[in-house]
Amino acid sequence: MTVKFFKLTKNLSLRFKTTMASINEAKQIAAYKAVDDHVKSGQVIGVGSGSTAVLAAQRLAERFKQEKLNIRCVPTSFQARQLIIHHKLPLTDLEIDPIVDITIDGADEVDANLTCIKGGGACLLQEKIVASNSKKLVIIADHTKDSEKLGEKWKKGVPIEVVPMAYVAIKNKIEKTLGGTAELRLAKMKAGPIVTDDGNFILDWKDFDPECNWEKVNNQLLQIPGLIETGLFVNMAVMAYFGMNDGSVKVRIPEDSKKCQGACYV
Ligand SMILES: O=C(CO)[C@H](O)[C@H](O)COP(=O)(O)O
Repeated sequence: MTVKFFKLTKNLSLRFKTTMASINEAKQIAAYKAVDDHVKSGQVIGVGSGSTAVLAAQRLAERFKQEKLNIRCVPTSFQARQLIIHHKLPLTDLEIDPIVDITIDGADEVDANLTCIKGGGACLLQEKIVASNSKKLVIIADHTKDSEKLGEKWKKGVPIEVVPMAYVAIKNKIEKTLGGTAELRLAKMKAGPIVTDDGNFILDWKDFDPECNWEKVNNQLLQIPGLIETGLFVNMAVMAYFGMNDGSVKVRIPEDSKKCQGACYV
């Protein structure tokens, strides 16, 4: 496994020497380092979704102002669009900029090959579209997301976006052919299911076989009519940045790095 550790040289690191970094601090050091390492003037940037991506957008905005960067930002969700607007970053989209230089996004779990589970925030469809049109996908996360095998750490299942009228049929098909259980994700402050940015439902597929071949499973799932997209990001991420407890950042590339072509379809 290729792993590198970086110590922060900023003020934050002084605090980390004496106290354990909180999860939020761990997210922040990973997000800041990824933005500092990868973002350059002249790029089109995919802005990820979730709480770690909020911190990356924050750092992106700082650098945009301080360095007068010439960048354009493609959102991966409603939330990401709001972040771009809030920070007064230049907003673009895939219609204007169909090739993204780099997308920096969070993940719910990342295995040894950088296969990721994404969609904990239900934004997986646009996240995958933007990532698949990016030259590079870089994942940012705290150390609790770093695992050998998917399902080891993330217990909420693989999010799967489905057309609402087909959710029972798809649930039954997944459970019959791949085992486990696929549960309709319910909203917290609304009666009934959560509805994604694109008007669909989410099934969270749990108790899957942790030894399965994720590429095969992903392709199998994508054959089901009405199943729009999965939260399985296979052979897409080129690098993952994990904020650690001691204030360092662990950078991983896929174990089988020959297989990873960065963005799959560009
Ligand atoms: O895939 C996502 C949203 O659909 C997020 O990137 C993922 O859920 C991680 O979120 P957080 O950074 O809040 O832990």
